[in-house]
Amino acid sequence: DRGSVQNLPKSYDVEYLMPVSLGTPAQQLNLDLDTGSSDFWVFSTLLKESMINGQTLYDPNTSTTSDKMEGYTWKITYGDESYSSGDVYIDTVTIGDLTVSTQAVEAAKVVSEEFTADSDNDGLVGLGFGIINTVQPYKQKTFFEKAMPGLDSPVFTADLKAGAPGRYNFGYIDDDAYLGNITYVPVDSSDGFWRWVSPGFQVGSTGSFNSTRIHGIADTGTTLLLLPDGVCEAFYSQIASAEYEPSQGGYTFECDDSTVPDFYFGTDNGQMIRIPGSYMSYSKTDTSSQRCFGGMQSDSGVGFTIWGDVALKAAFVVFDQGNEQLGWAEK
Ligand SMILES: O=C(Cc1ccccc1)Nn1cnc2ccccc21
Repeated sequence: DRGSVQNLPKSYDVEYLMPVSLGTPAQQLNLDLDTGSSDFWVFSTLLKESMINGQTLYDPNTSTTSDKMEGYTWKITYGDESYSSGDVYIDTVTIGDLTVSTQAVEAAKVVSEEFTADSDNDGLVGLGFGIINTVQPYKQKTFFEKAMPGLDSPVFTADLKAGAPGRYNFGYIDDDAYLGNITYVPVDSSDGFWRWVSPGFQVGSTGSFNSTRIHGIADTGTTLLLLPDGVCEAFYSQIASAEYEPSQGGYTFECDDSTVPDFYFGTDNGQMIRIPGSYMSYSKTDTSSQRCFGGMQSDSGVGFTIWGDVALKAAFVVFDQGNEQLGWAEK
């Protein structure tokens, strides 16, 4: 079996949403595929009106295939302090023609203001590893873990693009979606993330390669690229107008600064992925100014590096759960 679904970036590529069908008859919601968490949760009719702001709601009561998991609950808090919680139903879920008939669908009763404010986002499909699923009394499998046994290959791939529709594929690798070879690196899933080690980085096409092991996670649910302080300093030192602005919460530079270099990160045996300098102008710091918030920021608040969308959209990425490895290719 296999599946394929288009993903659409929101403005500034802050997140990528994909259509998902839940229940019978099908209820279509736009969800955020998130490899940095492992709960499948949706805005639902269980929510208080004050927490809803245009989102499409999953209504378990109108689905003829939903079953409430009595006594089961969930509550999740993300690294940025946003949170949600609720009850659990079993129902059929289809993503890109791939159907899981008994998916644990976590129906939200409470969501934090960040989620309420994001009117396009109807919930998350967590595709980290199931050991960090928050459902009590017994944790539940991710959509991919439920689908995996029936797939042609135990992989899903992420092809995120800058300001354009991309694609998530399940169960196969589309050889027309990337250039050259895919380089695989081992994954340590013990803390539930797609954690891997990069051998180093390079600033600019003429810069030297800095051999330094960077431990981090591949996270489609994080917008930016969060790297160690030393790496950020090496990068921003090459941009004439760059400065660290505590009032803005990070590095900023003049949006039209022509000295923004490309950034390369190593994967394995000499392969590097090139992130174009243009991906590093994340967003205007405020309407009047001509300064942009950098797409690369420090990971010092997190404790490990996060290869978020700014990095992932420069590559074709294979999340190989069957072999616990990540594949990286240029595109
Ligand atoms: O939370 C984070 C990034 C983060 C920020 C600060 C410290 C540690 C980690 N990403 N993320 C991954 N999935 C998410 C889902 C919702 C909100 C943020 C999400």
